[in-house]
Amino acid sequence: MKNNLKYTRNIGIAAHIDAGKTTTTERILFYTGINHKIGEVHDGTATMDWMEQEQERGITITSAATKCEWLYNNNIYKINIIDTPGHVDFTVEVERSLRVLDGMVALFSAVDGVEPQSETVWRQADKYKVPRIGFVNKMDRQGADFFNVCEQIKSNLGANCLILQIPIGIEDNFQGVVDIISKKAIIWDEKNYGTSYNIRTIPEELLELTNKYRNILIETISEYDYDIMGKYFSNPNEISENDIISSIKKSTINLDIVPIICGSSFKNKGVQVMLDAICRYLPSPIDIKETKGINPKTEKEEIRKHNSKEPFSALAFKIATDSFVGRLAFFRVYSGQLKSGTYILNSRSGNKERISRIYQMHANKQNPVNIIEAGDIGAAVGFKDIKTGDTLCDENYPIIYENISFPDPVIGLAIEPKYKSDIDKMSLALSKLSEEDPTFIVRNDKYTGQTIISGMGELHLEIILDRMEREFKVKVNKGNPQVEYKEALTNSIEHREIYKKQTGGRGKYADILFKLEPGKKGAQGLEFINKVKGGNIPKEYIPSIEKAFKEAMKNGPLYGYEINNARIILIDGSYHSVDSDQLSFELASKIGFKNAAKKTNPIILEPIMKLEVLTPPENMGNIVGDINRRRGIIQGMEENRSNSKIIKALVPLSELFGYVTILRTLSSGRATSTMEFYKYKPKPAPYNILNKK
Ligand SMILES: Nc1nc2c(ncn2[C@@H]2O[C@H](COP(=O)(O)OP(=O)(O)OP(=O)(O)O)[C@@H](O)[C@H]2O)c(=O)[nH]1
Repeated sequence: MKNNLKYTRNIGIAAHIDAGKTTTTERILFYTGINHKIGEVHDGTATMDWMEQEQERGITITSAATKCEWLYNNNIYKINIIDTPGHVDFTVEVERSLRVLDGMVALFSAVDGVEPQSETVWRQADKYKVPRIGFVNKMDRQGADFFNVCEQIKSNLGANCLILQIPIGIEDNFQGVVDIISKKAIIWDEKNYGTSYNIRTIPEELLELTNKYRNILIETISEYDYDIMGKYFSNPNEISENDIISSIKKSTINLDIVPIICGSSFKNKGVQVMLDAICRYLPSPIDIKETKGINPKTEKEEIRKHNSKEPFSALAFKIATDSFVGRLAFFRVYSGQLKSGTYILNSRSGNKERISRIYQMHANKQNPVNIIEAGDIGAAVGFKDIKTGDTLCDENYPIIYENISFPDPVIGLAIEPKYKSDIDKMSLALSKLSEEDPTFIVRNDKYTGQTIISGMGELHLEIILDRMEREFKVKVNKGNPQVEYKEALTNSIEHREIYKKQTGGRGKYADILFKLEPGKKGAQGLEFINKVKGGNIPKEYIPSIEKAFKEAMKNGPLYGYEINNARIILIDGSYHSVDSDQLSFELASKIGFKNAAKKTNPIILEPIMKLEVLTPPENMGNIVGDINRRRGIIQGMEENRSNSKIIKALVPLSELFGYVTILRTLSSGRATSTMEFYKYKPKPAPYNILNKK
């Protein structure tokens, strides 16, 4: 399979929950001939929502990858699509996908506009510099308003929107769009699932509006394109359709503008034009020419050009357990090619791994292929040790790409198997599930000895327990949800730890002097600085010392919660030529850390959530009062177009368990809420004494 990378697109579809991502993806699969019939979310027949839980709940939980082909401008484009979940509890799926994608379609509901999670995915796309186009969906629904959503995208997301279409008709009467560039009307046939559409002249009543927006369009793109600007001032008629299209593509890739189109996926209108827009405006892997990484041997920056002739390099962005093929690692190839049966290097572990089989993915089905090349997304089996975020590469040309950063889990649950005999089955299930999902963590509580599972929210953990029962056949008893606190150091301390043990023969000896202090503001984990001089601690023991400190940080001095950040300067030490070994230094570091941390005036940090409540005005007083009682801080109150109030607040997670039910009572079922993790903050007195020890 030879790739023409110019005609490849790796894109994601992301949005707030229920904006219509899965519905849109199903249309894409239908129009591109992958599926011969349309699967619907509400019937539980959507191809991309293949998990049982997804079909039952009508939501996307895991991101699914698929590939399709689209004929645009006489060329066949190969489009790899990742459909991602909208619910905040599964935000990890969006994060890892955006890390490897070249472009994104941001979907908005024409009725609800910019919603909290649309904002979150937008910021994630900003972080990874992913060019995007906007698709305003649900134009057929009552209350749909395309231009209002465009305004919100501008004001709430700060995007430079470039409106490319004008809707023809609205709500029940939505028929199609005016294409502002070609100045033609596109009207979809109601029959045959909208497979055909007609190109017509612009309806008389939309001519003026079309001209207005065409002028805005040319003015906007000329700001970023001197050729267009030159023509705009000398002879605007000279600006061709192709000039406009290639100028929009350039500015989209440079993140200067975001082209916006609209449609109704459910009513089969607009999706083909969206596919055209993906081919037209979103980048191919070679439009973004190269990726930077670090050579682990030289520790110098290197680049890999995005073509098949360069040494192989790829990033594993998702690990999944498949009941038929076993552990499946999804990866994006940045350079070179990978043949099945060959060896690659995992630059994190330093291990060579044989790739036994490679697949192209279509939801949960795998199509075996022999080779996969630069620019492509695939999955492979055969890995012995692989983690999300690992770089895979040619062993002669090692490279490490930037890892994917994941948020810390904020909510925990104590569990135990219902039947004692299921202990082994439970730990196997937990280890497989946590391997798949970097935001799902399993630990043992220091005081109670219980197994605590933690994740991003109540729904996240509920789905995990459901999967344990269905896929791994383990039933568990669970406790109440609990907050995953963190601990923080507030003072610095210099500490000497001497670890000495004298048994009959060879003893143990290690002596370390270090300074322990709080990490820099906003930092995560350990910053370790080695200032030991003259070999007072042999060089080969230093990595073990650092590793032991990192390990010790998982167990804070107050209640055994993880310490959020710390800085350790290893100042000095001594060793004994016979008794000292790696283990002695590891133990000295662990014990030393524990003893020192106690003296740094540690405090408890608690997760604070961003809460957004949408309520009829008459319930607002009650809801705000209740938020205040929950130690919440109101950030703002707005009104939306249907006169509902939007209350934004920051509230500690510990005060929000079961909030959906409370809100239902406060508003007689009329208010809705969304929440997502904001940040960890010190837990104030008197709440900072936990009933644990
Ligand atoms: N009227 C109308 N309904 C739509 C449209 N697109 C999607 N829907 C409906 O909106 C609901 C949500 O659609 P989904 O496709 O599941 O939304 P999603 O964004 O994938 O949702 P999550 O995966 O859970 O984040 C379903 O009932 C769809 O049938 C549309 O264009 N018009």
